[in-house]
Amino acid sequence: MNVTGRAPSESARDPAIAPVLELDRVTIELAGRVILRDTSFSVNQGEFIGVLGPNGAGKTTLMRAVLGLVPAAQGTIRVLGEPVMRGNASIGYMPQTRSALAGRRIRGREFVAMAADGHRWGLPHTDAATRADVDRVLELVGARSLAKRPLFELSGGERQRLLLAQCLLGRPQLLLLDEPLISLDPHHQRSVVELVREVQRELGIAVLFSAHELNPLLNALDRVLYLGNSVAALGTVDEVITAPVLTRLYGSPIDVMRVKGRIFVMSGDVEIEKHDHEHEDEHEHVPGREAHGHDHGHDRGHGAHPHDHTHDV
Ligand SMILES: Nc1ncnc2c1ncn2[C@@H]1O[C@H](COP(=O)(O)OP(=O)(O)OP(=O)(O)O)[C@@H](O)[C@H]1O
Repeated sequence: MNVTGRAPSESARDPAIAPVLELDRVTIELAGRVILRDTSFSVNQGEFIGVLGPNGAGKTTLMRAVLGLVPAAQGTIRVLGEPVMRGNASIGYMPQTRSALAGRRIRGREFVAMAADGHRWGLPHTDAATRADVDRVLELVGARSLAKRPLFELSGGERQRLLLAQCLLGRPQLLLLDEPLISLDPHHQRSVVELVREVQRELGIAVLFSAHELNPLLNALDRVLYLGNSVAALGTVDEVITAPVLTRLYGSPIDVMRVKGRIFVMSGDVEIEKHDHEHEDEHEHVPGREAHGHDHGHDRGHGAHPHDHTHDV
């Protein structure tokens, strides 16, 4: 297991074999608070990493740091061997999504194309290469049949497909998916996880997929990155989801129970992952109300392209 403070392996800087993501003794602070302290780990190309941790542990902040939007106070973050920079085309980003999208009349294809550069710069027509890329990503996520339909007609799971399509534009090597399962019922959660896993394997890319619950990800993930208490633990489920590791990350006694292939993280009698999740779901599935959900002020209204994220700081 790779945990805070340990240096990552001395990997070659050749981008073809460099880890897709490498944190080397990184400390991240926001408003004087340490979110991550002296943390080192690396993620290999082609890995599916489930990013977990209590509310406020820093899952979003870590993604924003990898995007170059939050500077590391100390240490170095590298993507494919290069220090982070804004607008890195090798990263696809899906911000925490809220169903503000649910009321939009824009059609699926235009919505995906919006995240491509031509649209972003207000150009009237996308070029042939961009149109081909939009077709490619729609095909990849099985959304060709959604292309002509307005977003308001689509289910949450279908909109999630289009969001995934957006972040596959430009052939990124690393996807940062920030809580794609929020607002979805268990059936749609499963299909989103399966879709991401399929696409990730087909393209051989790495994925950081944050979630409040481990169980929906269990069959898909290669390793877990668990954040808490300014500390990170990266390893297999068996290495990380243990009472000692999680007690350290939560800063209070934690038990781990395994029942029929599911894992429950408990603080006394309370299942804490579920508990964390509750506030997220309070408005779910109520048309027109989703936009009021917990959203940290991320801008959900536009594409999820790496060049196109806005976040109130
Ligand atoms: N711009 C900011 N300025 C100051 N503090 C911030 C800012 N953005 C986030 N924070 C704080 O940093 C901490 C980490 O937030 P972050 O959103 O990264 O956590 P998270 O693990 O993604 O949480 P959640 O599971 O609730 O989405 C939280 O305590 C949050 O309140």
